Amino acid sequence: MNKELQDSLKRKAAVKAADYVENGMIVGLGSGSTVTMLVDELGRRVQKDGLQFTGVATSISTAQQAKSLGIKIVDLDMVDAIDLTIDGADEVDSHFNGIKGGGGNLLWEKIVAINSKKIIWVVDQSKVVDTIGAFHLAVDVIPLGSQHLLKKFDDAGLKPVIRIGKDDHPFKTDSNNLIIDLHLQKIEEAKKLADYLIKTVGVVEHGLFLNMVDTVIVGKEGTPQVLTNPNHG
Ligand SMILES: O=C[C@H](O)[C@H](O)[C@H](O)COP(=O)(O)O
Repeated sequence: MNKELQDSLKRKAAVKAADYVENGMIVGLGSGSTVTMLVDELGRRVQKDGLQFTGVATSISTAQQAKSLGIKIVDLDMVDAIDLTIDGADEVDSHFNGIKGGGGNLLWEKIVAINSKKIIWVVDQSKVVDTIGAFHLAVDVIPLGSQHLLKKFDDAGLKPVIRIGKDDHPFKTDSNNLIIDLHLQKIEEAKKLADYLIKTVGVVEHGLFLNMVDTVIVGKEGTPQVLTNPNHG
């Protein structure tokens, strides 16, 4: 899929998702290019339609964008709970298991997600897959000992690579951590991998979001498709 088409499908999903935001809500705002389109749309609705909600951002860049558009942003610890979080994803399968972290924001995204009553993902159709793993799996790690962690993952056959930023230096997250990307191609036993990663000392969080999402809005030609997770009430 070319980038122009993909962006138009992302935008369709993002605009549809904006309909779920109601006056008075506390809304988790994810990160990434699709969420940037969502925040643009929400900013437009705040300014033109008088939509009123309070946002909790999952990255510094989302917070900056939202504030610049007149959206009120507060810290997660200033709210009791988040009514709805809308976020992007890199891949999602039919069991509603997904990979996030292509932009390196998975830690804040997961913290916001677990404090949300409802989670919606906005994706274009190319991200709906049979088996997750073709997209690299981001692992957020603390810098201390990261070379040892890299070797440990390599020995375990996880094909790890330290993520490099645009400045040709190791990419730093908003929490000043590093990202190790695992190039696995296919993840057949996602739960087992998630358990292994989270128990590994030095790992802060990983980009496997297993059965966390309630609704996936898929941008495709025509009307976006709304997929509802049957395992969530
Ligand atoms: O760290 C980044 C996030 O998990 C994004 O939500 C994810 O990578 C999807 O990003 P995009 O909408 O740019 O494809």
